[in-house]
Amino acid sequence: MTKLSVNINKIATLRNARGHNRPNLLQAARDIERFGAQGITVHPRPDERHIRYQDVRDLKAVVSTELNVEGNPTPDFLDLVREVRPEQVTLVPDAPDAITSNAGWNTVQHQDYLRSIVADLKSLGCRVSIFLDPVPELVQAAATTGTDRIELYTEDYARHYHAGPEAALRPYREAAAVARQLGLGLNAGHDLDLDNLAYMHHNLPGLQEVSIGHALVCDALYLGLENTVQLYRRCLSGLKSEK
Ligand SMILES: CC(=O)[C@@H](O)[C@H](O)COP(=O)(O)O
Ligand SMILES: NCC(=O)COP(=O)(O)O
Repeated sequence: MTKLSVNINKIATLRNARGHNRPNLLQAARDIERFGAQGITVHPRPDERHIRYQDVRDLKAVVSTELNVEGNPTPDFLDLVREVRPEQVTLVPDAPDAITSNAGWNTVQHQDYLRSIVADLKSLGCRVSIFLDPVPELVQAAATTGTDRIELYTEDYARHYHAGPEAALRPYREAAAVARQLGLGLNAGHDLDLDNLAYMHHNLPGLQEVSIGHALVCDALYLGLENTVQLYRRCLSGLKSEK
């Protein structure tokens, strides 16, 4: 089964636009779980432009599925996850001023650094995932860090999906096969949506979790949050998804 973890960054963006508590992020997380999500993902950034560090602390107390916290393991980020101990930490090498995640780890170059971070996080009881491009050498180097899973960075898949899904997914299938041989778990995310998700799910064996935020929150403006979460779940179930 491929689990749906909903990234609620953009709900926090909307809240922060007015400085009050509407929409209520914690209530949204509870509702998203009630509507069928199997996890909640957040990616606190150093400028706290959407998810604030305090949100992560508060979410830990209300999320009843799995909390996945993404980010670059800076000292502040590591202090936060040491305190909160989410079920999963996804390491993403974003620059502080990145508009959104725009690259995966070079696991070959940063192998030793990642190995020590992974060991630290695993000692807290967190599952660890490393965000990377679908390149076999990067998957092999990730495996040497001791990480539990990798998260394949799916922006390229999403960008090329409409020109030809099979070609767009090919590098991901190859990377997933290497991950499988090495005993690594498999997550995927970035720019997944109602058009491209079902094809990925049906054609990428072993996919354990997708984290989806931007498109899902945009869809919810038109379709409603409950309906939208269920449509995304349907893409992961084998049933055909009609909007
Ligand atoms: C890791 C990743 O792929 C990102 O998509 C991310 O978590 C989203 O971040 P923003 O919501 O800041 O664009
Ligand atoms: N890890 C990817 C994620 O959490 C959400 O990415 P996006 O759907 O907002 O592009």
